[in-house]
Amino acid sequence: MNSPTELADTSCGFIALVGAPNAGKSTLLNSLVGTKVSIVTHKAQTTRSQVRGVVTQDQAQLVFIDTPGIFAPKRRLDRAMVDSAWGGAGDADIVGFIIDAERGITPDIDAMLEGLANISHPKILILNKIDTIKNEALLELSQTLNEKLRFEATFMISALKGYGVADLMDWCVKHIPPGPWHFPEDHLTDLTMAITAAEVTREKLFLRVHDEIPYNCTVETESFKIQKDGSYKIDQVVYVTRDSHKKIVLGAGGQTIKAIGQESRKDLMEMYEVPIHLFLFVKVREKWGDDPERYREMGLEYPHGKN
Ligand SMILES: Nc1nc2c(ncn2[C@@H]2O[C@H](COP(=O)(O)OP(=O)(O)OP(=O)(O)O)[C@@H](O)[C@H]2O)c(=O)[nH]1
Repeated sequence: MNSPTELADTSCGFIALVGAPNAGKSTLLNSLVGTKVSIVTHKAQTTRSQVRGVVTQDQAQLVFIDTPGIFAPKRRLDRAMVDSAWGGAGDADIVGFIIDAERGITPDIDAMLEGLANISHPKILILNKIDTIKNEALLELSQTLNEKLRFEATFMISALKGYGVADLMDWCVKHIPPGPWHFPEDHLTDLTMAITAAEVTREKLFLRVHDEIPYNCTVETESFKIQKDGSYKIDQVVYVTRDSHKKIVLGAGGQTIKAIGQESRKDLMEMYEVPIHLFLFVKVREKWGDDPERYREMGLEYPHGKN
């Protein structure tokens, strides 16, 4: 028989956050981790690959996976994002299905419920944005969804305001399997600093330029150097697909790209607490959406086959 010291006293579990675009997955991940690890915008499909946020509490380590919103894929990039989201759900110990309670049940939610039914891991229902709807509507929504699929538990939260997030965390702590931790205790995310920095700039780009342009853009960190004085020198490229988009991203006299750079730099300085020297370049690469290398940079598998 094992002596008490031989028994694993730590636990570790992966919890995938899946749901429709804009349901609030990234906001929830950041709220759970207590810092910004995943970018958030009001535009759908902001998160492109899996982002992991790690919370270590007493003996338990929770690894939350923010997945791209699941939607009907049209372009190659969309397909890669959907594959990544379902991959995240299939690999997890617990799957958290997040619903924008204000939007309620839409046809895409029904399609996702069908997909979730094929996943055997425990599933929990997370009704988000409760700050926007009335209690009766919330209870009705919870009942309808629980009749459609078996969930181990239902949480009613506001990721933005932090309501209910601690209860969700406590439940997860109690339901993850025993086992060694995957990450050091002070680890918050598995994104490298270079990728995180590119994501922060992409967030600012999404917020600054409107309509379809952001979806045709990607940001890559070309070089990330820690200088002798402790500051970081970061060179990034914004790839766009057309010359006309380049003009918009640059703005008159380079004003737009300058503002994007200033906002990104400010966030990065707050995150890393060191001076940041950020240099942004805009390049036209017509077919970046068909270039396997760009997908690797985003942490996505390149889906072969036609667009
Ligand atoms: N009112 C309200 N808004 C929220 C809440 N949670 C998230 N939002 C907003 O909803 C929008 C989408 O949030 P995200 O966290 O980016 O959503 P997501 O599910 O990660 O989106 P994708 O990256 O498209 O998959 C943002 O404008 C958030 O501020 C909430 O609890 N209440």
